[in-house]
Amino acid sequence: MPKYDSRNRKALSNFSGQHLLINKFLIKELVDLAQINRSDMVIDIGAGTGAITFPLAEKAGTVIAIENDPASIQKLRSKIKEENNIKIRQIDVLRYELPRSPFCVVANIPFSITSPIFEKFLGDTSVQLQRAVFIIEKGAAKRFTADPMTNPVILTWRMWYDIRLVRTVPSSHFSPPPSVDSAVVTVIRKKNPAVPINLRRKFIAFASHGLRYPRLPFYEAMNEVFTPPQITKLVRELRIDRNQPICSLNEQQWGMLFLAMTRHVASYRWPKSPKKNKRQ
Ligand SMILES: C[S@@+](CC[C@H](N)C(=O)[O-])C[C@H]1O[C@@H](n2cnc3c(N)ncnc32)[C@H](O)[C@@H]1O
Repeated sequence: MPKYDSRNRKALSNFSGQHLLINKFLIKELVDLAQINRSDMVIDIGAGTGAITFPLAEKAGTVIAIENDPASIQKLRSKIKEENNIKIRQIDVLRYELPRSPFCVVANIPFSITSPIFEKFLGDTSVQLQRAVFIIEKGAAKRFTADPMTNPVILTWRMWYDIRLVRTVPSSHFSPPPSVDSAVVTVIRKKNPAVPINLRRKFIAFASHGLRYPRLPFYEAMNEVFTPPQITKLVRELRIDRNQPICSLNEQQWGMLFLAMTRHVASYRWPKSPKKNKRQ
């Protein structure tokens, strides 16, 4: 996952990443995939001059268009008629305070801050994101949907959201064309996540410990948390091989493992939360 330095946020945010969408069929596809209707509040992250904002506004209850480039904001405002359901916010999306009520996202985001955007929208228990359709760099889309999953941050997003790579998008759909391939990714909040959302912080500590060496055999990766008899029982319940790499577990198995820890392991043995990594 690309590292993001919060101290350089201003510098990164000033990198415009303005690859505007010019394919109307793709824009319609994004709005259709998100299944937007009049009861939805939808955020367009990096609205640019409104390529997605306006088609969204035809379907949604409210559209919040977030953009930090003053010139784009000016163009966006000039296109808006008096009566409308579009709220424009001129702000760095990473500083924007998200709505307290449920909302969706449809956006062609600035690629340079993809991971910080995902962490902001998918990585916070208080955030009410229900579903989203993103255009992101194809490499990031592959990392976020990878199997086996070796990254505890991405695994934690996936515990509460289904992330799917729908398809790749050719550069010719943008102006100017980006130098990297892009992809459409859908994100849907899970109705029945394996772990309750209030345990998210404890889960990420557990996943970070478990995936410290992602290729470690299961029994070795977990031997500081569970006793040997508990590991034998877990291997049976999870229907896994004790020698299989810990990174090969799916989200359901991670959930079962984590809940087994909360029920059967004294809390002093639970992995501690990693110190906040300012460079995440
Ligand atoms: C890939 S363009 C997409 C523009 C438009 N949505 C489209 O599809 O044509 C990304 C947009 O995000 C804006 N942007 C870049 N960094 C931003 C940030 N930190 N906060 C808000 N907007 C940002 C850029 O100015 C640019 O307009």
